[in-house]
Amino acid sequence: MIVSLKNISYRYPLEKESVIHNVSFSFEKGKVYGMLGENEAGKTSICNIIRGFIPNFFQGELTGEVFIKGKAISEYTVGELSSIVGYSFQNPFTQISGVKETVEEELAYGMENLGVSPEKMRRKVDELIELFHLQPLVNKNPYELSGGQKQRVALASMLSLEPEVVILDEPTSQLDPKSTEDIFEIVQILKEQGKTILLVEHKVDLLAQYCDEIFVMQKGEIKFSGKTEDVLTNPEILQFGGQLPQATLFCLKMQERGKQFAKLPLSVDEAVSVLRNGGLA
Ligand SMILES: Nc1ncnc2c1ncn2[C@@H]1O[C@H](COP(=O)(O)OP(=O)(O)OP(=O)(O)O)[C@@H](O)[C@H]1O
Repeated sequence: MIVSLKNISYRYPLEKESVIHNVSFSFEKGKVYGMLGENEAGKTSICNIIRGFIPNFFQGELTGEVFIKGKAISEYTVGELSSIVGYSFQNPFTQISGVKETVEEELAYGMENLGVSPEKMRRKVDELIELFHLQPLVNKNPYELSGGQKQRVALASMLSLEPEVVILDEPTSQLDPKSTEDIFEIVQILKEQGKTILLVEHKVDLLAQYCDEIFVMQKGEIKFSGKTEDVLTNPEILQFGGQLPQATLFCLKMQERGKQFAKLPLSVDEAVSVLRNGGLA
């Protein structure tokens, strides 16, 4: 397991109540995990625990154990951790370094800080420009970009350090449908590269399409976890802050009106094929 959390509970400094309660899960290398849950469920806190930001920056009270690649997270330096676990924020604005004047320089910034050789840096920057379609933007100031462009640059910068685990915390919450599609294209590429990905995202239809497994969190606890096709077709998740894909919801409504399904479908294509077969396939 590349990431393991065992019985994690956490209380922020100066707060009376814990916000994470006895959470345990593991990530298998190369799989894509989706995390769903209403606001304040504790999703970002969990991300911050996996990347060591809690307790390195937010102290408070953390109990339980976190292992990254089989080693206790406390045995890694901050630098070592940041090159294994990459994290992308909800708001790309906060992720732009603010000290570089062009997109190209921004892409090299993280590598510069880690002392990567100029040749390797050049190769990596070129690769990222190509992968993220950034050619038209290379000489622009990162602050002059649109939200979607900023998010692409922020993601590319994070990936310059070649993390094995990639955490995307609501990467599309401020993006229009086209930019959202661009980000998910990148998720697909990362998936093909064998990265282990945690995707915190409210767009459940996209989670259904890309994730191997899903967690549903509520009030600091994991209420459901398992294979995407099992969790996202389980109407019980609706009572715990989870959502169902549109096609699943549609078939659930039909089921409530008497149509029978052996198993609720996860996507529109699946729904069409099940309905063509009369519903019970
Ligand atoms: N720095 C902090 N200090 C104190 N409490 C915090 C801090 N950050 C988050 N919290 C609290 O921890 C709880 C979980 O917040 P968290 O941001 O992890 O949830 P979330 O599921 O990511 O929410 P959202 O979807 O709104 O981003 C909330 O009650 C929040 O108010």
